Amino acid sequence: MAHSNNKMSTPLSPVASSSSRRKKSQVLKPMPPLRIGMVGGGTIGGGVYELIMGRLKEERPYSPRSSSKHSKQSQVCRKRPLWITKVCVKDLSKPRSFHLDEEITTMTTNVDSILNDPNIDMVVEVMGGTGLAKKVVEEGLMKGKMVVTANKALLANHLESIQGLVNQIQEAQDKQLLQHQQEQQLYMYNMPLPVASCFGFEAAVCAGIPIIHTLQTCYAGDVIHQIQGICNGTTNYILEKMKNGASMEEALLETQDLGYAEEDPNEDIEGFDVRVKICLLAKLAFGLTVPVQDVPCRGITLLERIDFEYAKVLGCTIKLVGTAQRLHEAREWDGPLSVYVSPLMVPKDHVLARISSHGNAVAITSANMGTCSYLGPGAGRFPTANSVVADICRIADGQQGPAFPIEAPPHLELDLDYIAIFYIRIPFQDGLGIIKRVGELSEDCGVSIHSILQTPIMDRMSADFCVTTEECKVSQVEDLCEAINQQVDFCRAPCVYMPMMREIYY
Ligand SMILES: NC(=O)c1ccc[n+]([C@@H]2O[C@H](COP(=O)([O-])OP(=O)(O)OC[C@H]3O[C@@H](n4cnc5c(N)ncnc54)[C@H](O)[C@@H]3O)[C@@H](O)[C@H]2O)c1
Ligand SMILES: N[C@@H](CCO)C(=O)O
Repeated sequence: MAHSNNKMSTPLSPVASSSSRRKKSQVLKPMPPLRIGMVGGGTIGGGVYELIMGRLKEERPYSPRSSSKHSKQSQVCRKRPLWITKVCVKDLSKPRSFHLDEEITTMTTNVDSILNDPNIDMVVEVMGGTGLAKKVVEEGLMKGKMVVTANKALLANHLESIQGLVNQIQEAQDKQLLQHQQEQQLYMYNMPLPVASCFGFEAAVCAGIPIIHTLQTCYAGDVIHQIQGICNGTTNYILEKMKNGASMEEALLETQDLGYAEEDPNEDIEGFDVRVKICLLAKLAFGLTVPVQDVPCRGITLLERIDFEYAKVLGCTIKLVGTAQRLHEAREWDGPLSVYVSPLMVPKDHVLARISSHGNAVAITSANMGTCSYLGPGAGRFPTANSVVADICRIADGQQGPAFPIEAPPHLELDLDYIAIFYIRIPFQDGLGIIKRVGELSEDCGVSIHSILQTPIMDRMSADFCVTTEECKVSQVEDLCEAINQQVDFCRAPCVYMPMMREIYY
């Protein structure tokens, strides 16, 4: 059928608008494939490989790849075919969970064969760790390649140097474009148009939830006050199981079988994984680089079944949450920036309380929008790979905005002695005057008690009561717990404390 008779063609289609005027030899050639070198061929690397090189063909009968005469050109990306031409792994003999297209892809154990290959346009780092991965990302950028990474630990721990590099490249590109525009006299004003970024890290936080892109683009005209996120699927899964009576050890084993947990599960249960993620979110929301090691971090290891019982009495459930907020003592949202990770008592009708299994969620409170929540799968092969592939496509299409779009206001300070209302559980052996003594120590520490709860004592040697406090600083609660542990004879184990979410702020 002649193109001019094709009623489906739009005026904008290059075929319809120009083919009739163009001689056969002038027909536009398809864009050459974007060549990708991927470092890491494990859970996520395998997923990325399948989405780009195979899964479309297998699962979608209408895939352009299967019907195209360019049978090797995956059309995951709108403008350019994507080819993964090299995959670097540690052990070549290890069986892979993806089907290798040997006509296009070679396997290697040498990252330099990717970094030094002039035919490779983009490096995708999905190996993890902060050693070799740092070299891969930084050298990739320095060698002028586009870079996509899923590596939260690398980013949070080396944010300054990676941001410096990305900014440097961006400035050089801006300069080049400005020069071009001036030479071509394209614009009256010397304002360079922003060049698309060459760097993406969507998968680094909350896996499948597009939270990085959202923060990079959608709050441009807004002011963010607070971010609270369930950013770790493993602990969310464990807490749900513990609430229903399972032990932490049993639940952790399940998450390991499901492939959600980190290689060292302490990263999950001690809250360290959430810590790097909330630092990245804080960077995008408030512009400040937060030193990861300084951020107060409490995991879920001290929690016991009784905490879930008291949570129920309080109309709450317990979630491990990363918080970054600019809450002022006067309850204004213009205070210093506080960042912390802790189990949190969340009212059971709050959106974060409803996140089940290995799900993740991020609630962002801002001046224009109130609170918006973003929910989705926070771990797993295809959700994470989807975010990696989204970065690849945005960068390949020239649509990736600046990686770190905002700078911190000049006087923004970091205050890690955060304020909240708190739940404190005091494990005790029964005796006279315990509550009175705890009351006196609270007064000494300047902590005002809001409520006292005690379920009927079943075992006099092993009981617990809890208090909730008025708003105070975490250092005051730490002092109080320390004083109780040291000075109250009946205290049988360290006190357990956690902040409580206060809906009044919303
Ligand atoms: N698994 C998830 O759900 C998830 C979610 C979000 C982000 N991430 C991030 O994605 C990245 C990859 O995670 P994964 O679960 O695929 O890990 P994985 O352990 O399954 O895979 C790692 C891969 O890297 C390769 N590798 C490791 N060291 C290497 C070396 N020195 N030289 C060459 N290759 C090497 C391994 O051979 C393996 O193929 C990590 O940064 C992780 O934090 C994972
Ligand atoms: N261990 C992490 C993987 C995703 O970063 C989690 O459970 O969320």
